[in-house]
Amino acid sequence: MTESTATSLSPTDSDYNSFPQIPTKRVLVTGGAGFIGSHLIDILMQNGNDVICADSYFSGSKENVAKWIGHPKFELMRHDVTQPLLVEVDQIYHLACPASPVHYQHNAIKTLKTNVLGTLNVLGLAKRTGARLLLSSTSEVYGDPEVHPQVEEYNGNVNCVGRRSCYDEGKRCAEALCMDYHRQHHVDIRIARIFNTYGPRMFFHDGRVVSNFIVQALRGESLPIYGDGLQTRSFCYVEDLARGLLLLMNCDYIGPINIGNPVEFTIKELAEKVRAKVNPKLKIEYRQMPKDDPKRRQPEITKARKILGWEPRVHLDEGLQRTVDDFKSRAQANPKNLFIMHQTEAKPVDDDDEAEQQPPASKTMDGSYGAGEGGPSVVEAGA
Ligand SMILES: O=c1ccn([C@@H]2O[C@H](COP(=O)(O)OP(=O)(O)O[C@H]3OC[C@@H](O)[C@H](O)[C@H]3O)[C@@H](O)[C@H]2O)c(=O)[nH]1
Repeated sequence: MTESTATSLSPTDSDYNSFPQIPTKRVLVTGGAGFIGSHLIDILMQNGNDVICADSYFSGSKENVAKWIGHPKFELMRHDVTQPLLVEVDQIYHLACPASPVHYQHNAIKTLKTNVLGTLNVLGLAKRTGARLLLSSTSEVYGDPEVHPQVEEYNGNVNCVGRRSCYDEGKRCAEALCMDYHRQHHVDIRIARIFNTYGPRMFFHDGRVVSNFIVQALRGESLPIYGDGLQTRSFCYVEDLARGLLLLMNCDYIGPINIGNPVEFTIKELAEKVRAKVNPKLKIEYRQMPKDDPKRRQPEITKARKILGWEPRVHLDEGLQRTVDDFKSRAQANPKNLFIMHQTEAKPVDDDDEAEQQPPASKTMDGSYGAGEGGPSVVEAGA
């Protein structure tokens, strides 16, 4: 493909996400119909790239990319990355993998296959085509960290036989594969360690804390805090995150870079913020803490600042407001959305292939939203 200067194509294009200095490319996004993938595709399309979106729809949705269907520079394919993919591209964003603990533990073996076989497949593709590959890794490679904030040089504290290991060890293996393909076969790789991300388009049944709090609040029900709520996370608005991925892909640095918002909050503080935005009268409900839940998490982003010139721009208050507004408008458009069941803990499945195409909590029901089957029990109630 001839490289040309990026042109604006989107009805929603803005200076915020325009990258006129980056030449356009043929880009594959695995997991492109997912939460982060679809926001990244918006920026890639706004900047004039040819985009192939590959998704198995396990934790993605066609709706997320519907506005690009029919665009001459956009192609959508149902594809599971555990199978090889033959396309000709210049860049590959490898995002395919369920990211919510509820979803990735639902079929742990499938999650491992996605991270290991899926990454091998896209590395093979990158090797054959000479494409640059960006792996979406995670802050979970640091496990329950003993170093705070987390610097890229920290090797982590992961329970390799725990319920989270399908994801955190899977991503650690994916990082190792990328580095070895780089050292052995000179594949051009980038590694983004993505910290907690939130924003519009999160599923109602996503199961992560921001969406759980917002959905419960919109239902007028109490907000479920696991543990004492003093554990911390640092929440990055999804558009900031997607912009960081684009800058990382187009820089020269090879090796992991943390992409996340360095402002740390307790989960209790997050609950207070959601309550203040939706309904200050809501109660808070304390539930059992899931095993191996990291106690503190905050990215050290000096590398991202220096190498990419990147840092988040959207404060949690502003980002939460946009996210609440998005959930409200989707709930208004289809009130059933608020009654989509989610599970707070994954139910194990015996046969790893049996549930491959089934997201863990996609059926709608009337009324029994909340802990769901097998969810943590309530140990204390009251605001
Ligand atoms: O309803 C809830 C959900 C979650 N929580 C708590 O809120 C904190 C954050 O939980 P989430 O499920 O949102 O996300 P986690 O931080 O556990 O994992 C995330 O880490 C970073 C990313 O790579 C992934 O998106 C995801 O694995 C945890 O301490 C969790 O126990 C609640 O208190 N209530």
